[in-house]
Amino acid sequence: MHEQVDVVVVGLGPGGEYAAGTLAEAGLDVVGVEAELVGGECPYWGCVPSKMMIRAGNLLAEVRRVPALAGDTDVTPDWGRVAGRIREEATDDWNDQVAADRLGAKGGRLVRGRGRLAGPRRVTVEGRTWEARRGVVLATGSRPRIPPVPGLAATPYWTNRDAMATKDLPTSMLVLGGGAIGVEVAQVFARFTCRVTLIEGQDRLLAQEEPEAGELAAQALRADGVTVLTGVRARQVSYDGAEFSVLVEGRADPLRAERLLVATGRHAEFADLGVETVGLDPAAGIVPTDGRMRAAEGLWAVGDITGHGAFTHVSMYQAHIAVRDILDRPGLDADYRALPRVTFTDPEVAAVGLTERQARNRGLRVRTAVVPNASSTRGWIHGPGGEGFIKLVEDADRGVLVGATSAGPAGGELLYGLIVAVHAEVPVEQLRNMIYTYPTFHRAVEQALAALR
Ligand SMILES: Cc1cc2nc3c(=O)[nH]c(=O)nc-3n(C[C@H](O)[C@H](O)[C@H](O)COP(=O)(O)OP(=O)(O)OC[C@H]3O[C@@H](n4cnc5c(N)ncnc54)[C@H](O)[C@@H]3O)c2cc1C
Ligand SMILES: NC(=O)c1ccc[n+]([C@@H]2O[C@H](COP(=O)([O-])OP(=O)(O)OC[C@H]3O[C@@H](n4cnc5c(N)ncnc54)[C@H](O)[C@@H]3O)[C@@H](O)[C@H]2O)c1
Repeated sequence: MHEQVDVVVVGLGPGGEYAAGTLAEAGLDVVGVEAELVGGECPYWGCVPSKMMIRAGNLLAEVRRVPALAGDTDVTPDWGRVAGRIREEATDDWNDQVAADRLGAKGGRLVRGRGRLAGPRRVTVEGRTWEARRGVVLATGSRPRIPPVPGLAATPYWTNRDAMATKDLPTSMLVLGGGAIGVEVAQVFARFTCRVTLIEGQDRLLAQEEPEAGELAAQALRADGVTVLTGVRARQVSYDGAEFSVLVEGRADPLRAERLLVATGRHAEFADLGVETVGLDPAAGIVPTDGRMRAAEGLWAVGDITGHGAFTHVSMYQAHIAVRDILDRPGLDADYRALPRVTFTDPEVAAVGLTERQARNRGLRVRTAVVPNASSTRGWIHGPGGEGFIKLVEDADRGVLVGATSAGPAGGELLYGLIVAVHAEVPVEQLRNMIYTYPTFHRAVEQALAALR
């Protein structure tokens, strides 16, 4: 006999946990299936512990700026405080009881194990089968993509999970990949005195963002003592029990370090998810969805698995839309034109919408402007640590911004106004006629609007 419920949610990361809890609160009979920890990657091995590290690293960097502006300091970095806070305040030592209880309190039922689709509206977990009257929400997230570099698989390389959980800061570390994870972790570890070398295959860091953003991130990392190698790919990896050796293109001598962090992207895992049983292609790499997050009859998908950006805010946004659709409530379709993202380096690199290149590739008549933070009074006053810029991308025919980058000490917070501008298609003429508070970092936006060419 199969057990009947209203909804089965497979995977309880940020999107799945939100969907399961909200649907249960709405009175539906909900089963949430989770193979590891309720909450997923973000609270235990992703956003939250990494941002705790970054907060600590930024404090050290600010203290190191004191002599230039305010006096003398004497600080001894202690990784133990960071590791302790991650254990006690962030992850509860990687125990999800609080999150499990939270789902229970909302009326949802937690089933621990690996879920598999077994046809429309049907999920099996280790021999038990549930029939979902309304349907299934697939929210199984992503895992690290490990590149096929010869020798790598046989070594005890680190992924984000090891880096987030380490109690001991290595004395030296190689980082493979200069995307969000690579640059954030490289900077923090370097600020805690680890000797870091970062190896990026493309010709710049944060390659999906504006070239100016990659350049700024590289300058910031180098200022923190990180050796940044771009346009370089690893050819061979080995480990001798104490040290990793990585042979890279264009260098005869291998790079050596105590640890190797692999941060070369993430991908969804389809090996045993049963998506073919509902007519989806497991080789597609993502689950395609419509504007209401529907993927097939009686199936919704949310989060990293949909390929719309591996961010917690995307997963929760999509989960909100899927929940509304499941509950038959009206609302707008998913809209990714103003997709925001922030890489939490210091300076923060924040962006929304299209880059200049993406806008040009779409055939738009583009006007752009780049204004350094230091050209605003606040940026100049800030001094050390105030590096950054505002870049705007305008669709000149429509007179609206289609993309923007805000890089600087509060780049992620400053992005908010630019998200509104791109999302609501506020005419550039209107933006030029707003009053910009003096002296704030966001006054550089006013200058950039005036400089659009
Ligand atoms: C180091 C790091 C830092 C990050 N920092 C940020 C940040 O600052 N801001 C941001 O927005 N994003 C950040 N991210 C990305 C963010 O963590 C992810 O985008 C987000 O967690 C994805 O949510 P999700 O709902 O798709 O699922 P996930 O969080 O990936 O969770 C999926 C869950 O499904 C479970 N699961 C998988 N398969 C099955 C199955 N068959 N049956 C049952 N359960 C299953 C998994 O165990 C997991 O718990 C970061 C990621 C990393 C790695
Ligand atoms: N602040 C945030 O929001 C945040 C922080 C961390 C992670 N994330 C999310 O997690 C995802 C995964 O992060 P990530 O940094 O692993 O991936 P990423 O896709 O952002 O970057 C991976 C980088 O590795 C490089 N690379 C790939 N193979 C390589 C090789 N063999 N040698 C050298 N370089 C190689 C790629 O060129 C790319 O620049 C991100 O895309 C992001 O969506 C978000």
